[in-house]
Amino acid sequence: MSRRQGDAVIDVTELTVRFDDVLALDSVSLSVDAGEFVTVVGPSGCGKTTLLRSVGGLQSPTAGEVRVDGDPPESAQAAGDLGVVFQSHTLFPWKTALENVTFLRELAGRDPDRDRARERLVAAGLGGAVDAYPRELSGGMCQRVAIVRAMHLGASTLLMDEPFGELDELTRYDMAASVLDSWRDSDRTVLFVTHSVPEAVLLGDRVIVMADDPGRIVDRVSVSVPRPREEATMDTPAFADQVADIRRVLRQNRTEDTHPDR
Ligand SMILES: Nc1ncnc2c1ncn2[C@@H]1O[C@H](COP(=O)(O)OP(=O)(O)OP(=O)(O)O)[C@@H](O)[C@H]1O
Repeated sequence: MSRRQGDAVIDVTELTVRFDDVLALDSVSLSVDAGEFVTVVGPSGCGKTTLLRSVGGLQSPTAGEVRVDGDPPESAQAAGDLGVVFQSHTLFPWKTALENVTFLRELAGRDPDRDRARERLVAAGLGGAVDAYPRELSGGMCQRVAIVRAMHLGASTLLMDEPFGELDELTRYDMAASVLDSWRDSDRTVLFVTHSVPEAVLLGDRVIVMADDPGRIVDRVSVSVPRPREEATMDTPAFADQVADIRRVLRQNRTEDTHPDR
């Protein structure tokens, strides 16, 4: 399907998801345009993963509706138009790193393009791990393979849930830069969940700010920091101001700490 910049690709309308007595999402509406990079921040348990899983067709709504390219998300998923990276990597244990990266393309009926897959792994610092199995790799390396796999799939929409959670700080920045490069070179739409406000501002065109109990959107911030953004961008006053503004919104909406484990 051909898209134009500005067309809504992800449309979430009054989405409510309830798990027994937990209102994980309370009437959440969100529209993401073609080519947009939207980041989602919020406290633990505010429904970020539930939102992403709903957009990925992995969680049924209690009420409301999700559309991807105008269709239920399951259609986009089946057509290989949705790439998904979760907090834990979900690699196939019986396949090597390279085979993991090419396999989703094969499943989607596309040329596996092993040469390009190998290049991507090398660029992600995994040149020595191309033929290794997940059990031979660290958690962070597996996570990087999963990110490379999602980018190699070539899906027009990418859903990423804390994809850098297991990475050390420098690798985290390197992977963020490579996701940004790959996004800039394509017309890909990205919905990206993170706990890190600086990461949300570094990556996003817009930052969706959520609060918990019940899970809901409390602010939508257009990021005014110009692109291209790189490591040094994080040292600029404009960047610091935007991060501070979002942290203020998070603090204002923080629920009273009634849970001893929080
Ligand atoms: N399958 C489930 N069954 C019951 N409760 C669930 C289920 N999935 C999520 N929840 C609850 O729904 C709420 C939102 O969870 P969710 O994982 O979406 O939050 P989150 O913002 O992604 O959290 P985190 O940042 O810690 O990953 C939480 O209270 C969680 O305990």
